[in-house]
Amino acid sequence: MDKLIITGNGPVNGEVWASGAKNSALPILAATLLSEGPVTISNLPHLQDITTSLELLGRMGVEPVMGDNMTVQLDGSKVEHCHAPYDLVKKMRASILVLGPLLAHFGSAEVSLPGGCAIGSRPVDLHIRGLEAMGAEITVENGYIRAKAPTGRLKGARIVFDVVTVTGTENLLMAATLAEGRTVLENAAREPEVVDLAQCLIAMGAKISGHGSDTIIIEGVEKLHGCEYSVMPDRIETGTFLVAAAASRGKVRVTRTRADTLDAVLAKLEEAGATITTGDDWIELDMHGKRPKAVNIRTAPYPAFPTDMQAQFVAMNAVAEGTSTVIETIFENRFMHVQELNRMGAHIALEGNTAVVTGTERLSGAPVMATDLRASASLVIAAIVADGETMVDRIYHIDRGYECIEEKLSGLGVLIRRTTG
Ligand SMILES: CC(=O)N[C@H]1[C@@H](OP(=O)(O)OP(=O)(O)OC[C@H]2O[C@@H](n3ccc(=O)[nH]c3=O)[C@H](O)[C@@H]2O)O[C@H](CO)[C@@H](O)[C@@H]1O
Ligand SMILES: C=C(OP(=O)(O)O)C(=O)O
Repeated sequence: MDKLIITGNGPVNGEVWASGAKNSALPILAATLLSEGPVTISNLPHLQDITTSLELLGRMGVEPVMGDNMTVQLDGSKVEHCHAPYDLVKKMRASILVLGPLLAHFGSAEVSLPGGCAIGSRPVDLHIRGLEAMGAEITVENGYIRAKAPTGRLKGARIVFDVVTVTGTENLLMAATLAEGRTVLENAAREPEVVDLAQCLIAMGAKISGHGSDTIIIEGVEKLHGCEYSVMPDRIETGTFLVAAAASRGKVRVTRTRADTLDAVLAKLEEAGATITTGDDWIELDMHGKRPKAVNIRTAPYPAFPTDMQAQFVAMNAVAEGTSTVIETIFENRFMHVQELNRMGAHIALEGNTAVVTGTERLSGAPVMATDLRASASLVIAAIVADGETMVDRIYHIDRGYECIEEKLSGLGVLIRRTTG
Protein backbone atom coordinates (compact mmCIF):
# COMPACT_ATOMS: atom_id res chain seq x y z
CA MET A 1 0.00 0.00 0.00
CA ASP A 2 1.41 3.42 -0.96
CA LYS A 3 2.57 5.80 1.77
CA LEU A 4 3.75 9.40 1.78
CA ILE A 5 6.88 10.33 3.68
CA ILE A 6 7.05 14.03 4.53
CA THR A 7 9.81 15.84 6.40
CA GLY A 8 8.94 19.21 7.91
CA ASN A 9 11.31 21.81 6.47
CA GLY A 10 9.85 25.29 6.74
CA PRO A 11 7.28 27.35 4.92
CA VAL A 12 5.41 26.35 1.78
CA ASN A 13 6.50 28.82 -0.89
CA GLY A 14 5.93 29.19 -4.62
CA GLU A 15 3.37 28.75 -7.35
CA VAL A 16 1.07 25.82 -8.09
CA TRP A 17 -1.86 25.28 -10.45
CA ALA A 18 -5.30 23.98 -9.58
CA SER A 19 -6.57 20.92 -11.40
CA GLY A 20 -10.12 20.44 -12.68
CA ALA A 21 -12.65 19.91 -9.90
CA LYS A 22 -13.32 16.30 -8.94
CA ASN A 23 -16.80 17.10 -7.66
CA SER A 24 -17.69 18.83 -10.91
CA ALA A 25 -16.04 16.31 -13.24
CA LEU A 26 -17.91 13.36 -11.68
CA PRO A 27 -21.47 14.64 -12.33
CA ILE A 28 -20.43 15.95 -15.75
CA LEU A 29 -19.12 12.50 -16.73
CA ALA A 30 -22.46 11.04 -15.59
CA ALA A 31 -24.32 13.71 -17.59
CA THR A 32 -22.80 12.38 -20.82
CA LEU A 33 -25.20 9.42 -20.43
CA LEU A 34 -27.98 11.85 -21.41
CA SER A 35 -26.52 12.82 -24.78
CA GLU A 36 -27.32 11.64 -28.30
CA GLY A 37 -23.89 12.49 -29.60
CA PRO A 38 -20.27 12.94 -28.51
CA VAL A 39 -19.60 15.15 -25.49
CA THR A 40 -15.98 16.29 -25.22
CA ILE A 41 -14.89 17.14 -21.69
CA SER A 42 -11.60 18.88 -20.97
CA ASN A 43 -9.70 19.87 -17.81
CA LEU A 44 -10.52 16.52 -16.19
CA PRO A 45 -8.33 15.91 -13.14
CA HIS A 46 -6.08 12.85 -13.26
CA LEU A 47 -7.57 11.08 -10.24
CA GLN A 48 -8.60 7.60 -9.16
CA ASP A 49 -12.28 8.67 -8.98
CA ILE A 50 -12.18 9.78 -12.62
CA THR A 51 -10.67 6.44 -13.66
CA THR A 52 -13.41 4.64 -11.70
CA SER A 53 -16.07 6.79 -13.41
CA LEU A 54 -14.69 6.06 -16.87
CA GLU A 55 -14.56 2.35 -16.04
CA LEU A 56 -18.20 2.50 -14.93
CA LEU A 57 -19.27 4.23 -18.16
CA GLY A 58 -17.17 1.74 -20.15
CA ARG A 59 -18.98 -1.20 -18.48
CA MET A 60 -22.27 0.35 -19.65
CA GLY A 61 -20.98 0.35 -23.23
CA VAL A 62 -19.85 3.99 -23.43
CA GLU A 63 -16.19 3.58 -24.35
CA PRO A 64 -14.24 6.73 -23.49
CA VAL A 65 -12.10 8.15 -26.30
CA MET A 66 -9.12 9.80 -24.61
CA GLY A 67 -7.55 12.91 -26.15
CA ASP A 68 -4.57 15.02 -25.12
CA ASN A 69 -4.32 16.68 -21.69
CA MET A 70 -7.03 14.71 -19.92
CA THR A 71 -9.70 15.38 -22.51
CA VAL A 72 -12.26 12.65 -23.05
CA GLN A 73 -15.08 12.08 -25.50
CA LEU A 74 -18.16 10.10 -24.46
CA ASP A 75 -21.42 9.41 -26.26
CA GLY A 76 -24.53 8.50 -24.25
CA SER A 77 -26.26 6.94 -27.24
CA LYS A 78 -23.80 4.02 -27.01
CA VAL A 79 -25.21 2.71 -23.68
CA GLU A 80 -25.84 -1.06 -23.79
CA HIS A 81 -26.55 -1.87 -20.12
CA CYS A 82 -28.16 0.45 -17.55
CA HIS A 83 -26.38 -1.30 -14.69
CA ALA A 84 -23.88 0.08 -12.16
CA PRO A 85 -22.37 -2.90 -10.31
CA TYR A 86 -21.36 -3.01 -6.64
CA ASP A 87 -17.66 -3.65 -7.35
CA LEU A 88 -17.36 -0.14 -8.88
CA VAL A 89 -19.97 1.73 -6.82
CA LYS A 90 -18.27 0.62 -3.58
CA LYS A 91 -15.05 2.33 -4.75
CA MET A 92 -16.79 5.66 -5.27
CA ARG A 93 -20.06 6.89 -3.76
CA ALA A 94 -20.51 9.42 -6.58
CA SER A 95 -21.43 6.46 -8.86
CA ILE A 96 -25.00 7.12 -7.66
CA LEU A 97 -24.92 10.03 -10.12
CA VAL A 98 -25.61 7.65 -13.02
CA LEU A 99 -29.09 6.83 -11.62
CA GLY A 100 -30.89 10.01 -12.76
CA PRO A 101 -29.36 10.16 -16.27
CA LEU A 102 -29.93 6.44 -17.02
CA LEU A 103 -33.54 6.58 -15.89
CA ALA A 104 -34.24 9.78 -17.80
CA HIS A 105 -32.61 8.63 -21.06
CA PHE A 106 -33.38 4.90 -21.13
CA GLY A 107 -36.36 4.54 -18.79
CA SER A 108 -34.65 2.09 -16.44
CA ALA A 109 -31.59 1.77 -14.23
CA GLU A 110 -30.08 -0.65 -11.77
CA VAL A 111 -27.50 0.94 -9.48
CA SER A 112 -25.85 -0.59 -6.45
CA LEU A 113 -26.58 1.20 -3.17
CA PRO A 114 -23.40 3.05 -2.28
CA GLY A 115 -23.50 2.24 1.45
CA GLY A 116 -21.90 4.26 4.25
CA CYS A 117 -18.35 5.55 4.40
CA ALA A 118 -15.88 6.82 6.95
CA ILE A 119 -17.37 10.32 7.22
CA GLY A 120 -20.99 9.28 7.77
CA SER A 121 -23.90 7.08 6.75
CA ARG A 122 -24.68 9.20 3.68
CA PRO A 123 -28.14 7.91 2.69
CA VAL A 124 -29.56 8.47 -0.81
CA ASP A 125 -33.24 8.56 0.22
CA LEU A 126 -33.74 12.06 -1.18
CA HIS A 127 -32.42 11.00 -4.61
CA ILE A 128 -34.91 8.10 -4.61
CA ARG A 129 -37.85 10.14 -3.32
CA GLY A 130 -37.25 12.85 -5.91
CA LEU A 131 -37.19 10.36 -8.77
CA GLU A 132 -40.38 8.77 -7.43
CA ALA A 133 -42.02 12.20 -7.45
CA MET A 134 -41.10 12.31 -11.14
CA GLY A 135 -43.05 9.10 -11.74
CA ALA A 136 -40.32 6.49 -11.34
CA GLU A 137 -41.13 3.13 -9.77
CA ILE A 138 -38.26 2.19 -7.51
CA THR A 139 -37.48 -0.86 -5.42
CA VAL A 140 -34.45 -1.39 -3.25
CA GLU A 141 -33.50 -5.04 -2.87
CA ASN A 142 -30.36 -7.14 -2.63
CA GLY A 143 -28.30 -3.98 -2.26
CA TYR A 144 -29.50 -2.54 -5.58
CA ILE A 145 -31.74 0.38 -6.50
CA ARG A 146 -33.97 -0.82 -9.37
CA ALA A 147 -35.76 2.05 -11.07
CA LYS A 148 -38.20 2.24 -13.99
CA ALA A 149 -40.09 5.01 -15.71
CA PRO A 150 -43.35 3.11 -16.47
CA THR A 151 -44.28 5.26 -19.49
CA GLY A 152 -40.66 5.37 -20.65
CA ARG A 153 -40.33 9.04 -19.73
CA LEU A 154 -40.11 10.80 -16.36
CA LYS A 155 -42.55 13.60 -15.61
CA GLY A 156 -41.66 17.05 -14.34
CA ALA A 157 -42.47 17.67 -10.65
CA ARG A 158 -42.01 20.15 -7.82
CA ILE A 159 -39.46 18.73 -5.40
CA VAL A 160 -38.58 20.29 -2.06
CA PHE A 161 -35.42 18.82 -0.51
CA ASP A 162 -35.61 18.20 3.26
CA VAL A 163 -31.89 18.86 3.55
CA VAL A 164 -29.54 20.45 1.06
CA THR A 165 -27.87 17.65 -0.89
CA VAL A 166 -25.26 18.25 -3.57
CA THR A 167 -25.36 14.97 -5.49
CA GLY A 168 -29.12 14.72 -4.80
CA THR A 169 -29.64 18.07 -6.53
CA GLU A 170 -27.33 16.97 -9.37
CA ASN A 171 -29.10 13.63 -9.89
CA LEU A 172 -32.55 15.22 -10.09
CA LEU A 173 -31.29 18.13 -12.21
CA MET A 174 -29.93 15.64 -14.76
CA ALA A 175 -33.10 13.51 -14.64
CA ALA A 176 -35.32 16.56 -15.16
CA THR A 177 -33.57 17.68 -18.36
CA LEU A 178 -35.26 14.89 -20.35
CA ALA A 179 -38.51 14.69 -18.33
CA GLU A 180 -41.86 15.70 -19.77
CA GLY A 181 -42.73 19.22 -18.60
CA ARG A 182 -41.36 21.48 -15.90
CA THR A 183 -39.43 20.46 -12.78
CA VAL A 184 -38.80 22.84 -9.90
CA LEU A 185 -36.11 21.89 -7.38
CA GLU A 186 -36.49 23.82 -4.13
CA ASN A 187 -33.97 24.02 -1.29
CA ALA A 188 -31.50 22.95 -3.99
CA ALA A 189 -27.74 22.95 -3.43
CA ARG A 190 -26.04 26.16 -4.60
CA GLU A 191 -22.50 24.74 -4.81
CA PRO A 192 -20.39 25.97 -7.76
CA GLU A 193 -20.15 22.35 -8.96
CA VAL A 194 -23.96 22.26 -9.36
CA VAL A 195 -23.70 25.43 -11.45
CA ASP A 196 -20.88 23.90 -13.54
CA LEU A 197 -23.02 20.82 -14.21
CA ALA A 198 -26.01 23.00 -15.15
CA GLN A 199 -23.84 24.96 -17.58
CA CYS A 200 -22.62 21.75 -19.21
CA LEU A 201 -26.23 20.50 -19.50
CA ILE A 202 -27.25 23.83 -21.08
CA ALA A 203 -24.40 23.41 -23.59
CA MET A 204 -25.98 20.00 -24.37
CA GLY A 205 -29.32 21.71 -25.10
CA ALA A 206 -31.04 21.56 -21.67
CA LYS A 207 -33.36 24.36 -20.54
CA ILE A 208 -32.35 25.31 -17.02
CA SER A 209 -32.62 28.50 -14.98
CA GLY A 210 -31.99 29.45 -11.37
CA HIS A 211 -28.83 27.32 -10.96
CA GLY A 212 -26.68 28.87 -8.24
CA SER A 213 -29.84 29.81 -6.29
CA ASP A 214 -31.90 27.50 -4.07
CA THR A 215 -34.63 27.14 -6.71
CA ILE A 216 -33.70 25.51 -10.01
CA ILE A 217 -36.25 25.35 -12.83
CA ILE A 218 -35.89 22.83 -15.62
CA GLU A 219 -38.09 22.61 -18.73
CA GLY A 220 -37.68 19.08 -20.05
CA VAL A 221 -36.59 18.62 -23.67
CA GLU A 222 -36.89 15.55 -25.93
CA LYS A 223 -33.19 15.12 -26.62
CA LEU A 224 -29.79 16.42 -25.58
CA HIS A 225 -26.91 16.69 -28.02
CA GLY A 226 -23.13 16.56 -27.81
CA CYS A 227 -21.03 19.57 -26.82
CA GLU A 228 -17.58 20.62 -25.66
CA TYR A 229 -17.14 21.56 -22.02
CA SER A 230 -14.23 22.42 -19.74
CA VAL A 231 -14.51 21.45 -16.05
CA MET A 232 -14.17 24.30 -13.51
CA PRO A 233 -11.07 24.50 -11.26
CA ASP A 234 -11.05 22.57 -7.98
CA ARG A 235 -11.86 24.98 -5.15
CA ILE A 236 -11.09 22.39 -2.45
CA GLU A 237 -7.66 21.56 -3.88
CA THR A 238 -7.01 25.30 -4.19
CA GLY A 239 -8.08 25.85 -0.58
CA THR A 240 -5.86 23.00 0.60
CA PHE A 241 -2.73 24.62 -0.91
CA LEU A 242 -3.68 27.96 0.64
CA VAL A 243 -4.11 26.39 4.09
CA ALA A 244 -0.78 24.53 3.75
CA ALA A 245 0.90 27.90 3.17
CA ALA A 246 -1.02 29.59 6.01
CA ALA A 247 -0.19 26.84 8.52
CA SER A 248 3.51 26.89 7.57
CA ARG A 249 3.83 30.72 7.61
CA GLY A 250 4.50 30.69 3.88
CA LYS A 251 3.48 32.37 0.66
CA VAL A 252 1.75 30.68 -2.26
CA ARG A 253 0.16 31.63 -5.55
CA VAL A 254 -2.45 29.23 -6.90
CA THR A 255 -3.09 29.68 -10.61
CA ARG A 256 -5.81 28.39 -12.99
CA THR A 257 -8.34 28.77 -10.17
CA ARG A 258 -11.39 30.87 -9.29
CA ALA A 259 -11.41 33.09 -6.20
CA ASP A 260 -15.17 33.68 -6.49
CA THR A 261 -15.85 30.06 -5.46
CA LEU A 262 -13.86 30.40 -2.23
CA ASP A 263 -15.32 33.43 -0.44
CA ALA A 264 -15.93 31.76 2.96
CA VAL A 265 -12.51 30.05 2.91
CA LEU A 266 -10.60 33.21 1.94
CA ALA A 267 -12.42 35.20 4.66
CA LYS A 268 -11.27 32.67 7.29
CA LEU A 269 -7.69 32.76 5.99
CA GLU A 270 -7.70 36.57 6.26
CA GLU A 271 -9.02 36.22 9.81
CA ALA A 272 -6.06 33.89 10.47
CA GLY A 273 -3.72 36.73 9.48
CA ALA A 274 -3.08 36.06 5.79
CA THR A 275 -2.89 38.76 3.16
CA ILE A 276 -4.95 37.53 0.21
CA THR A 277 -4.69 39.01 -3.27
CA THR A 278 -6.77 37.70 -6.16
CA GLY A 279 -6.90 38.08 -9.93
CA ASP A 280 -9.04 36.68 -12.74
CA ASP A 281 -7.68 33.17 -12.37
CA TRP A 282 -5.27 33.24 -9.44
CA ILE A 283 -5.12 33.65 -5.66
CA GLU A 284 -2.06 34.64 -3.66
CA LEU A 285 -1.70 34.12 0.08
CA ASP A 286 1.11 35.65 2.15
CA MET A 287 1.56 35.05 5.89
CA HIS A 288 4.60 37.41 6.03
CA GLY A 289 6.35 34.71 8.09
CA LYS A 290 3.81 34.94 10.92
CA ARG A 291 2.12 32.16 12.88
CA PRO A 292 -1.59 31.86 11.97
CA LYS A 293 -4.25 32.95 14.46
CA ALA A 294 -6.86 30.36 15.45
CA VAL A 295 -10.20 30.73 13.64
CA ASN A 296 -13.64 29.38 14.57
CA ILE A 297 -15.35 27.37 11.85
CA ARG A 298 -18.89 26.10 11.31
CA THR A 299 -19.47 24.01 8.20
CA ALA A 300 -22.69 24.47 6.21
CA PRO A 301 -23.89 24.26 2.58
CA TYR A 302 -22.49 26.76 0.05
CA PRO A 303 -21.94 29.69 0.19
CA ALA A 304 -21.04 29.01 3.86
CA PHE A 305 -17.84 27.27 4.93
CA PRO A 306 -17.40 23.89 3.12
CA THR A 307 -17.19 20.63 5.07
CA ASP A 308 -14.55 19.53 2.54
CA MET A 309 -12.17 22.20 3.99
CA GLN A 310 -12.87 21.45 7.67
CA ALA A 311 -10.07 18.93 8.26
CA GLN A 312 -7.44 21.17 6.66
CA PHE A 313 -8.44 24.09 8.93
CA VAL A 314 -8.29 21.82 11.99
CA ALA A 315 -4.65 21.09 11.06
CA MET A 316 -3.92 24.82 10.71
CA ASN A 317 -5.68 25.62 14.00
CA ALA A 318 -3.59 22.91 15.68
CA VAL A 319 -0.47 25.09 15.20
CA ALA A 320 -2.21 28.47 15.42
CA GLU A 321 -2.08 31.05 18.17
CA GLY A 322 -5.13 30.64 20.42
CA THR A 323 -8.03 28.25 20.89
CA SER A 324 -10.76 27.64 18.32
CA THR A 325 -13.97 25.69 17.95
CA VAL A 326 -14.70 23.81 14.75
CA ILE A 327 -18.30 22.67 14.31
CA GLU A 328 -19.16 20.05 11.68
CA THR A 329 -22.85 20.24 10.73
CA ILE A 330 -22.93 18.18 7.51
CA PHE A 331 -21.46 14.75 8.29
CA GLU A 332 -21.79 12.95 11.64
CA ASN A 333 -18.33 11.35 11.65
CA ARG A 334 -15.96 13.75 9.94
CA PHE A 335 -13.37 14.16 12.69
CA MET A 336 -11.30 11.02 12.12
CA HIS A 337 -8.20 13.18 11.56
CA VAL A 338 -8.37 14.48 15.15
CA GLN A 339 -7.02 11.34 16.76
CA GLU A 340 -4.13 11.18 14.29
CA LEU A 341 -3.33 14.89 14.71
CA ASN A 342 -3.24 14.37 18.48
CA ARG A 343 -0.69 11.59 17.91
CA MET A 344 1.48 14.29 16.32
CA GLY A 345 1.22 16.46 19.44
CA ALA A 346 -1.92 18.48 18.67
CA HIS A 347 -4.29 19.40 21.50
CA ILE A 348 -7.77 18.76 20.17
CA ALA A 349 -10.76 17.73 22.27
CA LEU A 350 -13.90 16.34 20.65
CA GLU A 351 -17.33 17.07 22.06
CA GLY A 352 -20.02 15.69 19.76
CA ASN A 353 -19.88 17.60 16.48
CA THR A 354 -17.43 20.16 17.87
CA ALA A 355 -13.65 20.06 18.00
CA VAL A 356 -11.98 22.39 20.47
CA VAL A 357 -8.48 23.04 19.18
CA THR A 358 -5.84 24.55 21.45
CA GLY A 359 -3.00 25.75 19.27
CA THR A 360 0.51 24.55 19.99
CA GLU A 361 3.66 26.01 18.46
CA ARG A 362 5.09 22.66 17.27
CA LEU A 363 3.89 19.27 16.14
CA SER A 364 6.16 16.24 15.88
CA GLY A 365 6.36 13.80 12.98
CA ALA A 366 4.80 10.36 13.53
CA PRO A 367 3.40 7.44 11.56
CA VAL A 368 -0.26 8.28 10.89
CA MET A 369 -3.17 6.75 9.04
CA ALA A 370 -5.38 8.49 6.48
CA THR A 371 -9.05 7.58 7.00
CA ASP A 372 -10.73 9.60 4.24
CA LEU A 373 -9.90 12.07 1.52
CA ARG A 374 -9.79 15.40 3.39
CA ALA A 375 -8.48 13.78 6.59
CA SER A 376 -5.47 12.76 4.45
CA ALA A 377 -5.00 16.36 3.35
CA SER A 378 -5.06 17.55 6.96
CA LEU A 379 -2.39 15.00 7.93
CA VAL A 380 -0.21 16.15 5.03
CA ILE A 381 -0.54 19.78 6.21
CA ALA A 382 0.33 18.73 9.78
CA ALA A 383 3.33 16.78 8.47
CA ILE A 384 4.59 19.84 6.57
CA VAL A 385 4.67 21.91 9.77
CA ALA A 386 5.84 19.13 12.12
CA ASP A 387 9.40 18.53 13.29
CA GLY A 388 10.95 15.44 11.73
CA GLU A 389 9.46 12.78 9.53
CA THR A 390 5.81 11.77 9.16
CA MET A 391 4.67 8.68 7.32
CA VAL A 392 1.07 8.94 6.07
CA ASP A 393 -0.38 5.48 5.43
CA ARG A 394 -3.43 4.54 3.28
CA ILE A 395 -2.95 7.40 0.86
CA TYR A 396 -5.25 5.80 -1.70
CA HIS A 397 -7.72 8.18 -0.06
CA ILE A 398 -5.67 11.23 -1.08
CA ASP A 399 -5.29 9.89 -4.63
CA ARG A 400 -9.08 10.06 -4.99
CA GLY A 401 -8.97 13.84 -4.81
CA TYR A 402 -5.49 15.33 -5.26
CA GLU A 403 -3.77 15.14 -8.65
CA CYS A 404 0.03 14.72 -8.59
CA ILE A 405 0.16 15.58 -4.90
CA GLU A 406 3.89 14.86 -4.47
CA GLU A 407 4.87 16.76 -7.64
CA LYS A 408 2.75 19.78 -6.73
CA LEU A 409 3.95 19.96 -3.10
CA SER A 410 7.59 19.32 -4.09
CA GLY A 411 7.28 22.33 -6.39
CA LEU A 412 6.34 24.35 -3.30
CA GLY A 413 9.46 23.24 -1.46
CA VAL A 414 7.94 20.41 0.59
CA LEU A 415 10.15 17.37 1.21
CA ILE A 416 7.73 14.64 0.18
CA ARG A 417 8.07 11.24 -1.43
CA ARG A 418 5.90 8.19 -2.06
CA THR A 419 6.82 4.67 -1.09
CA THR A 420 5.06 1.57 -2.31
CA GLY A 421 4.52 -1.69 -0.51
C1 LIG B 1 -19.02 13.91 -5.22
C2 LIG B 1 -19.43 15.08 -4.40
O1 LIG B 1 -19.86 16.09 -4.91
N1 LIG B 1 -19.25 14.97 -3.09
C3 LIG B 1 -19.57 16.08 -2.23
C4 LIG B 1 -21.05 16.05 -1.94
O2 LIG B 1 -21.35 14.80 -1.33
P1 LIG B 1 -22.86 14.33 -1.23
O3 LIG B 1 -23.63 14.90 -2.34
O4 LIG B 1 -22.85 12.86 -1.05
O5 LIG B 1 -23.32 15.03 0.11
P2 LIG B 1 -24.75 15.65 0.38
O6 LIG B 1 -24.74 17.09 0.04
O7 LIG B 1 -25.76 14.80 -0.29
O8 LIG B 1 -24.89 15.47 1.95
C5 LIG B 1 -25.34 16.51 2.80
C6 LIG B 1 -26.12 15.92 3.94
O9 LIG B 1 -27.36 15.43 3.46
C7 LIG B 1 -27.59 14.11 3.91
N2 LIG B 1 -28.39 13.41 2.87
C8 LIG B 1 -27.99 13.44 1.57
C9 LIG B 1 -28.70 12.79 0.58
C10 LIG B 1 -29.86 12.08 0.95
O10 LIG B 1 -30.54 11.47 0.12
N3 LIG B 1 -30.24 12.07 2.25
C11 LIG B 1 -29.53 12.72 3.23
O11 LIG B 1 -29.90 12.69 4.41
C12 LIG B 1 -26.17 13.54 4.07
O12 LIG B 1 -26.16 12.43 4.94
C13 LIG B 1 -25.44 14.74 4.64
O13 LIG B 1 -25.66 14.82 6.03
O14 LIG B 1 -21.39 17.12 -1.06
C14 LIG B 1 -20.75 17.04 0.23
C15 LIG B 1 -21.27 18.19 1.06
O15 LIG B 1 -20.84 19.40 0.55
C16 LIG B 1 -19.24 17.07 0.05
O16 LIG B 1 -18.63 16.81 1.28
C17 LIG B 1 -18.78 16.00 -0.94
O17 LIG B 1 -17.42 16.21 -1.26
C1 LIG C 1 -16.25 13.67 0.62
C2 LIG C 1 -15.69 13.92 -0.55
O1 LIG C 1 -15.90 13.23 -1.68
P1 LIG C 1 -16.96 12.06 -1.98
O2 LIG C 1 -18.33 12.65 -1.88
O3 LIG C 1 -16.64 11.67 -3.38
O4 LIG C 1 -16.72 10.97 -0.97
C3 LIG C 1 -14.75 15.04 -0.75
O5 LIG C 1 -14.48 15.39 -1.93
O6 LIG C 1 -14.24 15.60 0.25
